[in-house]
Amino acid sequence: MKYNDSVLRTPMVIGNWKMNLDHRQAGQWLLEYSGSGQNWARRMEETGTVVNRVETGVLPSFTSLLAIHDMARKTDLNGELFFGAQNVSELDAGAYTGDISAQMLAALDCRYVLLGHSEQRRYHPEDDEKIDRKMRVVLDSGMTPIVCIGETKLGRDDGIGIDYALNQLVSAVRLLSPEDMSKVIVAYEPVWSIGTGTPPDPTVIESALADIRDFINATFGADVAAKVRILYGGSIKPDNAASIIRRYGIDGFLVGGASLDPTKFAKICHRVAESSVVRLRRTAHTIYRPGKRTVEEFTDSTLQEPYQIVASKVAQNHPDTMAWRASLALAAYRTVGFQWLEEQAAAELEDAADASGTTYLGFEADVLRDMIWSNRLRIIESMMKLIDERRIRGVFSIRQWLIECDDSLDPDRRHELLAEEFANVACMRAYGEIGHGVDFEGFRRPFVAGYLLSDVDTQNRMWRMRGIDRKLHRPWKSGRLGLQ
Ligand SMILES: O=C(CO)COP(=O)(O)O
Repeated sequence: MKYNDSVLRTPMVIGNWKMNLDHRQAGQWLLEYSGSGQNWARRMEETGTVVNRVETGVLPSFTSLLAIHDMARKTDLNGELFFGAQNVSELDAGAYTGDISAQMLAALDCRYVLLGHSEQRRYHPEDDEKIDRKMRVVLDSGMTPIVCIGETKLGRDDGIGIDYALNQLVSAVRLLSPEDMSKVIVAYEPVWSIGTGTPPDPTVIESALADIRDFINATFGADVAAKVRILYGGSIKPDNAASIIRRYGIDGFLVGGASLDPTKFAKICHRVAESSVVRLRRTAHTIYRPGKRTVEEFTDSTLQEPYQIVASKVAQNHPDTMAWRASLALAAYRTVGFQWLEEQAAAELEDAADASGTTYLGFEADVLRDMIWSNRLRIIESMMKLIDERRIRGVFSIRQWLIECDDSLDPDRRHELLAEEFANVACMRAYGEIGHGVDFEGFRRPFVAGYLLSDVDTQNRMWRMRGIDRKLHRPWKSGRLGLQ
C-alpha cells in the first residue's frame, strides 16, 4: 500500500466559524444541523447507501465551546460532530491575561485545536516558533492539532507557492517525533483563496497536497505519511466541494464562510461522503490512448462487436468528447475482459493465505472483493504495465465516470445520479450473491472496475512510474492551471 493512498485515512470536514456565532446562535446552528433532515449520514445509511464515514467537526469561538459541548450531548449528534478551538496559548497556566490553556480546552472535550491560521498570523504576533510550541502543548493534552499553512498572493505571484507553505510546515513540526506527527492534521489554505470565492484549480490543490505528503514521507517516513490527513481550505462551497474532493490525496476540507450555514455545511459533508466511496481521480482527458491514435482509430482497432456498437451508442447520447472517450474506455475494458483480473486476485489471495497461514477454500466472494479492493493499486499498476507492453489493449472505466462527464446534467441531478450509482456500487456486496441466482455477469464488470479505479491518479502515478520529476511539472510554475 502506498503512503499516498487516500483510502487509508478517514476523510473529514471541519467548519471554522472564526469570530462568528455567539453561544445562542451556536446552539441554534446545532439544532438546525441535527434536526432539519440534513443528517445526511444517517439518511444515507437508512436508504442503504454505503458511505465511508466522514469525520465532521466545528471550531466555534471560545465563548461558544461550552454551549456546543452541552448541546451535542443533548442532541443526537454526540459522537457524530466533534468540536475544537481556533487557537490556544503555548503556556500552561499563570499570569497570562487573555490566554486560554490547552488544559482548559481538553477539559471541555475539545478534539481539535487549530494552529497557525493565516488570520492569526496576520492579525496577531503568531510566528512559527510559537506554533511549534503550541503543537507540543496540544499533543501533550491529548488533542489533535490542525496546523494551517499556505502562501500569500505575493508568494504565489513570485512562484514560491508550495515552497512557502512547506517552509511553514517545516518549522511547525520540527520538534515532533514521527509518532506525534502521525496525529497531526495539516490544512493547506492558500491565503489568496480564503474568503474570495476562488479556490485554485483542483489539479493545483492536488499537486500542492502531494508535495506536502511527499515532504512528510521524506521527513517522517512512509508510515507517518500514510496516516497524516491533509485538508484543503479556502472558498469551499457545496458546489465546488465534489470536484475537489475527488482529486487524489485530498482528505477533506477546512471550511470557513460556508460552515456558518448548517445546510451548506451538511451539503459539503454529504459531497465528501459520496465521493469517499469512489473518488474519481481522473478526467477523461487522462485516459490512456494506446499509441496516441485518434479515438476513432482506437475504437476500430480495439473494440470488437458488440462493444463497438455499445460505444457508438453511448457516444451518441453523450456527444461531448469527454463522455465519448469515457464510453470507449468502458467498452474497451469490457473487451479486455475480467478473467485476467480474477487471476490477479487469485494470486493475491494465495499470497495472503501464505502470509496468514490460512488456506482459503475456493473463492469466498466477499474475501475476493476485499482482496481486489485492498490491492487495487498493485493490480492497476500491473495492468498499466501490461498496457504499456501492449499485452492488453484498452483501459477501464466506470458508470460514475460517464455521469461525471455528462455536461448536460445540472449539478443536483448529477449528484443524485452519482448517489444512486454509489448505492449500486454498494451492491457489489452482492458479490456474495454470485451463485444465488443473480445475473451477476451482466453488471459486475463496470462496478468492479469502479472499485478498482477509485484510487488511480494517472498523472502523478504515471509520472512516478516513469521517473519524471513531478516538481518540474508544477502547474503554477509553468503558468498552466489545467491539465495538458
Ligand atoms: O479560512 C478558512 C478556513 O479556515 C477558509 O475560509 P473560507 O471558506 O471562508 O474561504
